[in-house]
Parts: sequence; C-alpha cells; structure tokens
Amino acid sequence: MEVLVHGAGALGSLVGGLLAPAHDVTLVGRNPHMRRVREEGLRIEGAVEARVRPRAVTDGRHRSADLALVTTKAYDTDAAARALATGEYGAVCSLQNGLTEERLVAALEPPVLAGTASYGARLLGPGRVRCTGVGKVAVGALAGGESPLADRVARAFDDAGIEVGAAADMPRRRYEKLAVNAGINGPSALARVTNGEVLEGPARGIAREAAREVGRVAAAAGADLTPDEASDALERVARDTAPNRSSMCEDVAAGRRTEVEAIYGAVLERADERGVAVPTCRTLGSVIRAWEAGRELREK
Ligand SMILES: NC(=O)C1=CN([C@@H]2O[C@H](COP(=O)(O)OP(=O)(O)OC[C@H]3O[C@@H](n4cnc5c(N)ncnc54)[C@H](O)[C@@H]3O)[C@@H](O)[C@H]2O)C=CC1
Ligand SMILES: CC(C)(CO)C(=O)C(=O)O
Repeated sequence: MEVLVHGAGALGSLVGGLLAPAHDVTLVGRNPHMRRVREEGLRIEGAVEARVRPRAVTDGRHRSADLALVTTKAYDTDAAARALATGEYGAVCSLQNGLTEERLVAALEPPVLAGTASYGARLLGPGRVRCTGVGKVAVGALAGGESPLADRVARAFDDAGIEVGAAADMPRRRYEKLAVNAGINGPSALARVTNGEVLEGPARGIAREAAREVGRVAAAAGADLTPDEASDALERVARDTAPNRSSMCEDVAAGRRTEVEAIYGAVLERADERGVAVPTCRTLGSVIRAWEAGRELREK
C-alpha cells in the first residue's frame, strides 16, 4: 500500500517507520529531521529497533497515496487538511489525540477514518525516534459500523507486524480516549506529576470526575460509553502508563502550545450543544487556556 504520513514527528515517524518494511511510505515533516531521514534513513530505537528508509519530504502538497495518516499535533490539523486537499488519497485517517476527524471531514473529499494509537514515541533528534511503548492501533468508520475500507487499512498495518483492530465501535473508542485525556492531561500538566501520580494523589477525584463528564457527553451523543466506563478507562490507562508524563504535562513543562482545544475544547463544544454540565472539564480547560494565553504574552 502507498502510505503518506503527514506530520512526521514522534508518532508519525514511528508508525511510518514501522510500516516502511511492508509498504511504500512517504513521511511529510520538517527539516532537519526529513533531510537526515533522506540521507541516512530513519533509526527506530527502544522497545523496537530498526533502520528503515521511507521517502522523506517537507512539502505535503500535491501528493497521492492509498492512505494518508495524519499525525500532526491537533492544532496543526487544519493546515494538514489544506495540504492534503491538494492531493489524491484513497482514505485519510487521523492517529492524533483529541477529536480532530470532523475538521478533516469538513475540508477533504476522501473518506475519513477514525484511528487511535496507544504507541509511545519520542523524537530523539534528526533521523532518530524512540519507541517508548509498543501499543495497538484501532481504525474504523467515524460513525461506527463495519467498513471494508477500515478492514483494508487494518490489514496493511497487520502486514507490517503492528497489532491492529478494525473497530466497528469507533464513536465509543474516541470518547473513551477523550475521557482518558481529559482525566489525565490537564491535572498532570497543572500539577506537573506523572500519569500514575494523577491517579494516586489529591488530583484523583478531579481526574475521575473529568472522565465521568466525558462519559456523560458521550452518552448524550449516543456513543455507548457510560460515565463509569469512562472513569474505569482512565484508571486503567493511568495505571498502565504510571511512570509516563502526559503529552500536555510535557508541553507545559517545555513552554510549548498544548492540545487543549482538541481535548477540553472538544468536550465543551459537544457538551454545550447537548446541554450537558461539564464543570470540571470547563475549569481544567480554562486554566490550561489561561496558561497558553500567558505563554503567548511571555513570548512577545
Ligand atoms: N508521541 C506519542 O507517543 C503519541 C502521540 N499521539 C498524538 O499524535 C499527535 C502527534 O504527536 P507527536 O508525534 O508527539 O507530536 P510531534 O510534535 O512530535 O509531531 C508532529 C510533527 O508534525 C510536523 N508538522 C506539523 N505541521 C506540518 C506540516 N504542515 N508539514 C510538515 N510537517 C508538519 C511537526 O514538524 C512535528 O514534527 C498528537 O495529536 C499526539 O497527541 C498519540 C499517541 C502517542
Ligand atoms: C494516554 C496518555 C495520557 C498517555 O500519556 C496520552 O494520550 C497523552 O499523554 O496525551
């Protein structure tokens, strides 16, 4: 399969690199990373060790592939969609955190699949990515149900040795992941603690309530996820990733922009549309947004 990975940072380089031995992969990213991949190949280190040679480019416009994977940060989704709209793709699938697929649907003609990836990835430097945790990929129709296209994409991941499931319940999975991110990311970023410390420490109640609120929004949206299930998912992921710092915690610690809008913004938008009260998510989102506004002022 021809696969284009738009946004080849940590996750995109890892997934693209894992797909490369079995497929014709093009990474779209930025220099100096792309230049090094072009010149010397991509080295995957850590939980998976490999050296592969995907194509590596910096201009994602006017390209074509059977599948485009979107792995930019969520706040770069609109720019990614604009670039992808100039090309030709059989399908587009996001592996990002947060609810970004609707933005891709609004901008693109090809079918947009929903995806989740529980791999851990960190860019070590140009041409080098560390796999910090072997995970699973799920892909399926955005609205749920069987999808021959998702089956084909899942087979392509499987051919490359990636554990994958073609999932008929992506609406539930997307909300479950959103609940986990809403429960862990804000509290861990504000308290500067690991995922495990969110669960064990004084922020536990806030984290659980944020996840439960997402469960209420999901139920109102017909996504088959209850508040208890959302809270259980949060507990499970926080336990499984206990020593890790969440992406939002890393972003805040490094003074970088966060994915607050794709996580808390998405919860609030959907909650407000359906009249669901989400005071905990609203508070967490407001404080992270306030930090971001302060960060922008400090940069000026
Ligand atoms: N890193 C991880 O372990 C995981 C990340 N995710 C999600 O995956 C997404 C990506 O995360 P990371 O890979 O960690 O971020 P990252 O910042 O390492 O990678 C994003 C890359 O996209 C590139 N990019 C953005 N716009 C571009 C454009 N127009 N043209 C070319 N390149 C462009 C950036 O230069 C950057 O290298 C996020 O939504 C994150 O939450 C999900 C699961 C695990
Ligand atoms: C699941 C979790 C919380 C793992 O750290 C994550 O997705 C993130 O850090 O953004």
